[in-house]
Amino acid sequence: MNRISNEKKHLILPDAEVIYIPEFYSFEKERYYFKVLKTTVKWQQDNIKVFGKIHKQPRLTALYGENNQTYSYSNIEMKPKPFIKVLQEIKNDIENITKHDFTTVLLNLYRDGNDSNGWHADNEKELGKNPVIASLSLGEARWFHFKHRVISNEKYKLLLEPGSLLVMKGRMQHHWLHQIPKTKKVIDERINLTFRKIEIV
Ligand SMILES: O=C(O)CCC(=O)C(=O)O
Ligand SMILES: [Fe+2]
Repeated sequence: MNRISNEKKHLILPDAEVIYIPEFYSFEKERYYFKVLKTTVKWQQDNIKVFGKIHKQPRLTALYGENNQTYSYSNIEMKPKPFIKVLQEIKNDIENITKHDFTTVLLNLYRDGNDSNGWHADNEKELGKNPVIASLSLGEARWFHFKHRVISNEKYKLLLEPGSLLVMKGRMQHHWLHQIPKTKKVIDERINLTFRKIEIV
């Protein structure tokens, strides 16, 4: 597992802002958090409905939050578990660097290249108007694709490296879609944490 770049990227895009910090966590911290989260998080695999058919979601997930507010997406309603120490620690580090507060973290475990996250926007109403979403990557590097909903030549790929932090802000969730595509390469597991602010409705 190599660190591929140490280049911070700040993309000012039409209707969005994306910040990528490759070495948010050192190699040692990244390895430590990966191991702790892999074993202590209560991973679950939900069913999702795609074009009327029930499928297993192609990854494992978990939701932890500071309030009881449920979070619904793709016909799944998730009820948060109370924050655990390790997640609180990571949340504090991310709040310090982004200068934003988060209430909730959605975790994804991509077991191999067959696990994925299809095109979507994090535009659920619980997230408020222009949500700031901070996304930490641990384990295997995976490609993150994002494309504008209407401007067809506005499409980008970023390799999300272990220990990196990606921040999505501005009007991004209204105007852009993102995905983690499958890959045929034989790859290791990846854990992703997306910190969000879920308002009590
Ligand atoms: O795994 C990732 O980097 C993206 C996760 C994501 O988009 C989501 O959980 O909404
Ligand atoms: Fe997302």
